[in-house]
Amino acid sequence: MLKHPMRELHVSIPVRMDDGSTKVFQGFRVQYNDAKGPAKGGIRFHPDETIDTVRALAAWMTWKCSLLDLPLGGGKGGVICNPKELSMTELERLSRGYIDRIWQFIGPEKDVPAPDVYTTPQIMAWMMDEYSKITGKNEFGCITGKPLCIGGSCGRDDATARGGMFTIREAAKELGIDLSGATVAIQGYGNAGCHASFLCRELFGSRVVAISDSKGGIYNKDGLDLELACSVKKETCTVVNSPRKTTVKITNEELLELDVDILIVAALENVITKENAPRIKAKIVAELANGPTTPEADEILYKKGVHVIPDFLCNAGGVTVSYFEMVQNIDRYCWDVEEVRKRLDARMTRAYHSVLETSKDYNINMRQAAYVVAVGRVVEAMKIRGWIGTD
Ligand SMILES: NC(=O)C1=CN([C@@H]2O[C@H](COP(=O)(O)OP(=O)(O)OC[C@H]3O[C@@H](n4cnc5c(N)ncnc54)[C@H](O)[C@@H]3O)[C@@H](O)[C@H]2O)C=CC1
Ligand SMILES: O=C(O)CCC(=O)C(=O)O
Repeated sequence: MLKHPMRELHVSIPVRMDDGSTKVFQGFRVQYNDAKGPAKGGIRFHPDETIDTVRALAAWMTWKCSLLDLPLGGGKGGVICNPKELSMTELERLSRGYIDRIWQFIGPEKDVPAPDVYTTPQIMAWMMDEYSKITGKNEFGCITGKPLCIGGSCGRDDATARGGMFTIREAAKELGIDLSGATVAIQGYGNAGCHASFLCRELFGSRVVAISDSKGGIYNKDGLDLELACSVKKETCTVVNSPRKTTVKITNEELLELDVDILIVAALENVITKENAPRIKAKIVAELANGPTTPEADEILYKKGVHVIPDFLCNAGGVTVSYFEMVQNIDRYCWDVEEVRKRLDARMTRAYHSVLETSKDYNINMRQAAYVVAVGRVVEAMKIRGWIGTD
């Protein structure tokens, strides 16, 4: 049952382009397992999207929701496209077209999508609107990560990064690392990575010395001017164009191997491999991205004594606040941001310690321990529902 997705849908989405032509995009939605509740997970718009990636991401969502003890299963969606090459009107038609193809398959009680790589609150708004038009009623709860004015939750914007910060804080306590003045390198400067850079400074007083995006990275050993990097990224779509007076250019590969206390990986899969793992110098690797470390690299990091906070623990803040958004949508009530952050902290801290204790009890690494906790709960739900035998 756990080796394969429970259900998957492949769709073709015809989109009228601005020049009058029609282009057909391929999309997917995978519901990996919903024994513990409606499937939950983001939608990616990426030129290299594949069904295999979406399947893997849907499986990780299953373990993530279970590890955080959310009453949800795991799913994920994707569309093969390059949103950077689409106009806003084409992007809107594609977003609505995707929902036109999958709407029977999703819904507040079945499967609730959210943003992921290259999808935004605006895209969630179009998708929610399309679903509501088709079903004939305002269905705010059919999607999370929406803008605040249409049922989004306070604190969802930085939830993935903030949740990761709570796990870094607990890891630093465990390892006896003083985070004030600690050095940080961050790969990926989108929703997860950009918020993480500011939060490292704000919550811990740490020094972010390197950041990167798909075009490359920048480095300053004394700490980067984050406001400047952020505005350069907004204006030119990459941090690489930051003024050379205060920064040097580095590659994404070089960033991973910097001599820093904390390495935050917040871009895509398979970036820490058996080739570069022996050269990773960070004491803590915080996986805000999904699947950034290959299994071989994981083993190498464990043997080197690097404390890896595994993806489906470290980046679970996003789905946790998405769950809070679903709860608020059901009640038609809006919690303030302090309430959201307090509840997020409590859940992330509890999950971190359940993984840490399991890793000590069984003498296994943090990722294996996270699987022990998460898979166990899914199996328990499947047994109790009678999907599988109880022996
Ligand atoms: N947004 C969310 O709520 C959550 C996101 N994640 C994961 O976090 C990671 C990043 O997602 P978001 O920040 O939401 O996406 P995003 O679309 O906001 O940003 C992605 C960033 O990664 C950079 N990037 C893309 N390819 C790269 C490469 N080859 N090397 C270096 N940088 C590259 C992009 O330039 C961009 O800065 C993904 O693995 C995603 O699945 C995980 C949990 C929740
Ligand atoms: O907010 C959500 O529901 C899911 C976010 C997501 O796709 C992820 O955690 O990887």
